[in-house]
Amino acid sequence: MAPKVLVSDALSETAVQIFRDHGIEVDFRPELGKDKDALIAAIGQYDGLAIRSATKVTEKVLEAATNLKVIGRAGIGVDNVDIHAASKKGVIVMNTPFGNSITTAEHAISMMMAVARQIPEANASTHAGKWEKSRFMGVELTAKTLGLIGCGNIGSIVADRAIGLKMKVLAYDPFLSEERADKLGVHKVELDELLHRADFITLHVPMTEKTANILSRENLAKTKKGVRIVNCARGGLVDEAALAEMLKTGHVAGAAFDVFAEEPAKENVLFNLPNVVCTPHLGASTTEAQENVALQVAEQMADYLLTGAVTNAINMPSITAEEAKVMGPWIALAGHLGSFAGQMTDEPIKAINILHDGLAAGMNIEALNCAAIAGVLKEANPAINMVSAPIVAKERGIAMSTTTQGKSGAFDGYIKLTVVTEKRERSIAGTVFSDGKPRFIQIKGINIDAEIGEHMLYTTNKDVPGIIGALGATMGAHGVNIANFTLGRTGPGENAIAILYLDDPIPQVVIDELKATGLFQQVRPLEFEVG
Ligand SMILES: NC(=O)C1=CN([C@@H]2O[C@H](COP(=O)(O)OP(=O)(O)OC[C@H]3O[C@@H](n4cnc5c(N)ncnc54)[C@H](O)[C@@H]3O)[C@@H](O)[C@H]2O)C=CC1
Ligand SMILES: O=C(O)C(=O)COP(=O)(O)O
Repeated sequence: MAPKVLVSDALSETAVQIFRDHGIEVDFRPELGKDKDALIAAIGQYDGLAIRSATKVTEKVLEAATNLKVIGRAGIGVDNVDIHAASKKGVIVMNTPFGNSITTAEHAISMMMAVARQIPEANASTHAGKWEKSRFMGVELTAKTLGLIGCGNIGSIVADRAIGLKMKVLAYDPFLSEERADKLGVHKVELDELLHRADFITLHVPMTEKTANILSRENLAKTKKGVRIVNCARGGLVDEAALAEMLKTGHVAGAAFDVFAEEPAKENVLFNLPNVVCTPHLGASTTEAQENVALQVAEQMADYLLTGAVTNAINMPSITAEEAKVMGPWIALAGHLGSFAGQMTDEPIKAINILHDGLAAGMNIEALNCAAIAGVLKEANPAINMVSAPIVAKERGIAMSTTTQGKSGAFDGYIKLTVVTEKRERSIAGTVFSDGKPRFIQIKGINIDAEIGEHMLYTTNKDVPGIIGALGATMGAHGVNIANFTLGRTGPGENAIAILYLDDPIPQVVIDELKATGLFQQVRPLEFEVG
């Protein structure tokens, strides 16, 4: 069945066309972004959700999103998505990190110019026939100091344009290297220095726990008298009430805000103050940017839904379409190894250690690890997938370790998974043969060549005569057909394992009878999802 996508925000129609071109069913319902209850009522039938900033993807929405696999943000900020809740549910969240950055930087520059010359008020006054030439005295930008809070994609473009306007640019960004700052022609400073020196301050940080209220009342008080503040990043980065007071006292000479603590902003303390320029979150609203982000998000979501390729995901390592093709069987293998260990483990897991050898070590290890962990944890909760597994493992206090090594044995590469509990360590290794089929190659240190079947029975025993007879007789007595089997042992009379492949899940009575023979240390039915 074709995947279904809901567009619940005002994305360019290009997105709709791209989904359709990929054979994806799409409903374009931008009104749902503004109607939480209607969104909750509708979301259950969709595999994908494409949004901008109006749609709030809360835990409640995600609870109702029983089929959802991917949320695509046609834009940059994902603060309107509960990423933690999405991850826990196994829903990938992607954005388009560059598609609207030039447009947003241009908006910040426009806002800076508008506030420097009071253009909106002058415009309104002129339209009203007042011709108040002497009322609107502005300031020049040339030779003024611009302080950037955040110098990532958008901040750097703003810096470039501001340098073109002959401004001096300071940047406060703990993650900006000195080399990058030099290359951009900006001077990297601490926040206090920026606050003391800047004539204009623009914000270009994401909204996070750390950046929230970064221009607090206290920090605003450290600014230079006559400063002008531009916020085209996110509402909530600036204490709006404190700013309003400082505008009234004249300490702050002007402010230009595109974003507000509460949106849509129908009321705000900054509204109707002199020399405050406001736009309704228009930073990304140009034809070019909206085409870019719509096209990109639709391609990314379609790729994921149709091929498993992961691009620009916030909560999952990226997997290119090429990788998805090559790695498909390896991801399946990692999942099967995890699933084997998960089905064998009845006690709390303390650690999961994963070794990648040869070919596997050269792959996207993070993705393989996510698949392996998901396999382990799925036993306890089938809803866990590659996205949610690392979070769930962390929440459960499971320590993770990964080792990589060059080709060390007979196989071009293999993955070995070890699950550590209070009582024991359990290891299983597997590889993918040239036929593209994942196989288990070592269990409990015993070499084996076992394809992965849907219904399997795993037994361990001492290598003594009569084992195969006992298995065959018990199965036969209950009409259970053995499709195939494979054996392994450390040596004659030593530890041995048997894997039987069955057409159907094995009845409990057969397991009980096999256990009652006293011949086996372990008798475990194993079920695998084979594609
Ligand atoms: N008004 C609008 O329509 C739009 C607003 N935005 C907003 O702009 C924000 C920035 O976008 P990009 O530049 O593309 O993101 P980015 O990730 O490229 O840059 C953000 C920068 O902030 C820095 N940063 C992080 N924490 C910081 C902290 N505590 N103090 C100082 N710097 C810190 C990072 O190191 C990074 O360099 C987005 O997160 C979004 O919220 C983006 C597009 C449109
Ligand atoms: O990309 C971003 O972060 C934006 O804030 C743009 O928001 P929008 O898509 O215009 O609602």
